[in-house]
Amino acid sequence: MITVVGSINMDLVVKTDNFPKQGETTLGTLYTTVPGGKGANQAVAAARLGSAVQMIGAVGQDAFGTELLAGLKNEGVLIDQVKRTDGTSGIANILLSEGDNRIIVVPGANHSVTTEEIDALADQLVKSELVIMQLEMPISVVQRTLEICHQNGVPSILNPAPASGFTTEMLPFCTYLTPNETEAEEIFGENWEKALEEFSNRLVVTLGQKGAQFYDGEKHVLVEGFPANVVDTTGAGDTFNGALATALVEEKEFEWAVRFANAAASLSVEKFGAQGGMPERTAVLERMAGDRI
Ligand SMILES: Nc1ncnc2c1ncn2[C@@H]1O[C@H](COP(=O)(O)OP(=O)(O)OP(=O)(O)O)[C@@H](O)[C@H]1O
Ligand SMILES: [K+]
Repeated sequence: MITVVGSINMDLVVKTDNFPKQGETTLGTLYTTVPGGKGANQAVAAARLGSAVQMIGAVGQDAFGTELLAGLKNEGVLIDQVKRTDGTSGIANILLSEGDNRIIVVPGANHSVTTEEIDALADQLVKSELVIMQLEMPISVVQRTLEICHQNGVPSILNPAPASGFTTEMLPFCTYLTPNETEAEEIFGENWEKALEEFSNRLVVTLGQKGAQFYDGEKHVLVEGFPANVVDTTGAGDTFNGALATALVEEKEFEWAVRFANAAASLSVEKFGAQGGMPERTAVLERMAGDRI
C-alpha cells in the first residue's frame, strides 16, 4: 500500500483572452472545475497504474469536499483517513490567458491537518510500503510524517513543491527527493548537479521534456523523456511522482523506475487537466516499448 499525505484541492479554471488589469472586468471563454491538489493528483496517478493507494489529508464540509472525496473513491483511492473539517475545501483559482497562468491557492482544509493527527495515524504510515508527500500541507505535518517513516524504515518520496516550504531538516529523513529543475535550484543552488552526487540514487531532478537526472553512485544518469503531443503539462510532475512510487514499491531497478515515470508523465501532458491524462499501466509499458507517437 502507498500512502499519500497531501493536499486535496478543487481547481477552478477560468480561461480568458486577456488577463484583466487592476480594477478591470473581462469576459472569460471557459470555466470548469477539476479535481487537483498535488497530493490527490499523485494518489490518482499511482492508483491508475494499479497501485493500492490510501490518502491522508482533509477536505471541507462544502460541496467541493463531497465531490473531491467521490472523485478519489471512484479512482480506487482509499479515503477512510481523509478528515472532513468545518471550513472550506482547498481550492486553486487558475486563470489561463496569453499562453500563461496566474494561480491563487487557498489551502483551506489542507492546513487543518495537525501533527497530533499524524501521530494518531502512525500505524497507517508504518504499515505502508512507501509514503509520498509534497509541500502543500503544514510543514510541521510533513516533517513529522517524514520522521515517523524514517524511524520505522518506511521509504518515503518527498516532492518538494512548492519549494518555498522546504527546509534542509527534511533532507536526512526522506528516502527520495524529486524536485523539478527550478525547485532543485531553489533548494541546492545553481550547482544542484553536485547535490545529485551527494544524494546518489535518492535525488531525482525532473527536467520537463528532457526527462530526469540522477547520480547512480558512479556516474550521472540522464533518463531521457519521451516525445509527446503536448496539450497541457499540468500534472506532469504529479504523474511522475505517482509512477515513480508505483515502480519503487514493485522493487524495480531505480533507472527503470525513472524511465517508467517519464513515460507515464509524457502521456499525462497529452490531455487537459492534472488528472485527465494520467495513464493506465498498459499505455505506459507500450510507450516504453517504443510504441511512440
Ligand atoms: N513536454 C513534455 N514532453 C514529454 N514529457 C514531459 C514534458 N513535460 C514534462 N514531461 C515529463 O514530466 C516530468 C515532470 O515534468 P517537469 O520537470 O516539468 O515537472 P513539473 O514542473 O513539476 O511539472 P508540472 O508543474 O507541469 O506538473 C518530466 O520529468 C518528464 O518525464
Ligand atoms: K495534463
